[in-house]
Amino acid sequence: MTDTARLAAELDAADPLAAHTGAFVRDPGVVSYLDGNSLGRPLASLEERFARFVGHDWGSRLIRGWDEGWMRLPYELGDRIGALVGAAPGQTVVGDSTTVLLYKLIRAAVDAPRSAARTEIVIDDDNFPTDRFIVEGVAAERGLTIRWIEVDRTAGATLEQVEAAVGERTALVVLSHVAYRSGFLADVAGVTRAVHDAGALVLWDLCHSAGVIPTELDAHGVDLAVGCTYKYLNGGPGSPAFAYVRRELQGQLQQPIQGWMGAADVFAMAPRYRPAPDLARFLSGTPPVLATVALEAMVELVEQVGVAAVREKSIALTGFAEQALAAHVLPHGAVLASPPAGPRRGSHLTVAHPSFREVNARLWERGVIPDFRAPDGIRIGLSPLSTTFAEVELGVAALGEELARATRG
Ligand SMILES: Cc1ncc(COP(=O)(O)O)c(C=O)c1O
Ligand SMILES: Nc1c(O)cccc1C(=O)C[C@H](N)C(=O)O
Repeated sequence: MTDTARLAAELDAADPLAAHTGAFVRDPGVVSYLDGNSLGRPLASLEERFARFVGHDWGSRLIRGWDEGWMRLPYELGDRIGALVGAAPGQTVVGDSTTVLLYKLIRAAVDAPRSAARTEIVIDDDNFPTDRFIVEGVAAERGLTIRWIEVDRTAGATLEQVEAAVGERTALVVLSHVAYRSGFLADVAGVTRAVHDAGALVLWDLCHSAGVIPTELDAHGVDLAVGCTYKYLNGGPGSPAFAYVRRELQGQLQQPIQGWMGAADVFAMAPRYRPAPDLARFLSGTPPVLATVALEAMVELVEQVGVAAVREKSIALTGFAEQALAAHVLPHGAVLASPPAGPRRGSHLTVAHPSFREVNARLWERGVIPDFRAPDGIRIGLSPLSTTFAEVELGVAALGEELARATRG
């Protein structure tokens, strides 16, 4: 047994959250799942939940379900997710995809009366593609300029870079809380303050932090946020995203997809659109009720465990993964492309080597599942409620073997 294998066994034995790893579907063909930061595993209890949904909620209640709860679902589930990211009720809503919510909120922010004399959107050049593409599209639609922050791809936008980029022309700053590539964890408090000092609005993308990193949206005065629910909130492929709009801003912002679900009185069937006075105006169409079944089950689990405890295990997992990488992978020429342990590190690590596209394909054939991000990165995603230390050891050791094979030629 290697030193890191022994350590993994000790860490699993001492892990206070270890019992929860058994609550997820564990296919014997999957030796090591290291991609929970892209698609979380399903809870094993879902079979029963889906059966209940089909047989009772949908099958028996039928159209009555809307009055009996489905109409309130985007707000009630939104409040529960809001509580996980530090938002008081009435500011978080579930629906649409992250991409669509980004469009709605970015358009709303730059169109706001307070942004009238402001002509720039600030975003970093290594933000997730959909965030950059939506900013490009809105800037083109509205005749705005994009100020790109050029970031180190092993980190993310620093406070100093944001301070240097914002000014009286800035309407909105769009940043990720945790960078999808490097796992860099942004300074939400400092950056939000700097953006506000410049008189601008800030939108945080919480896709890679929701459910795993304690976040204080209200306490930091964040204006807008979006996040997806299929990563650390295990909502399943394509589960709906959530949007946060600070209460004081809700009446001042108008989003561009004016559907009936965002109208002041949904069933008035009014001749003209009049937006709801509150958070409801950020909805557009029918809530994706079926797509929230798995999400609700996971939100229950995260509420029960608490995000602080999840974060504690996340720190332990990333720390252990770094040791395992140092033992098995870095000696073969790969380099760590993530921040060091500490306050700037999220819940995944990226390691880089030119051979990694092929190495990743070999790993998938062996049932070891991290993911590859061009041009040369393998991401090791650590999802604290479902990932064991032993699984990390197995996966990282396999990565080392495949890298050794690839570099031997
Ligand atoms: C930071 C970030 N933003 C946005 C998205 C994607 O959003 P969507 O669910 O609309 O595909 C992802 C992942 O897919 C992401 O990692
Ligand atoms: N959302 C995804 C999808 O629909 C297909 C494949 C991957 C994804 C992802 O979530 C990618 C992920 N956000 C990333 O950080 O790369």
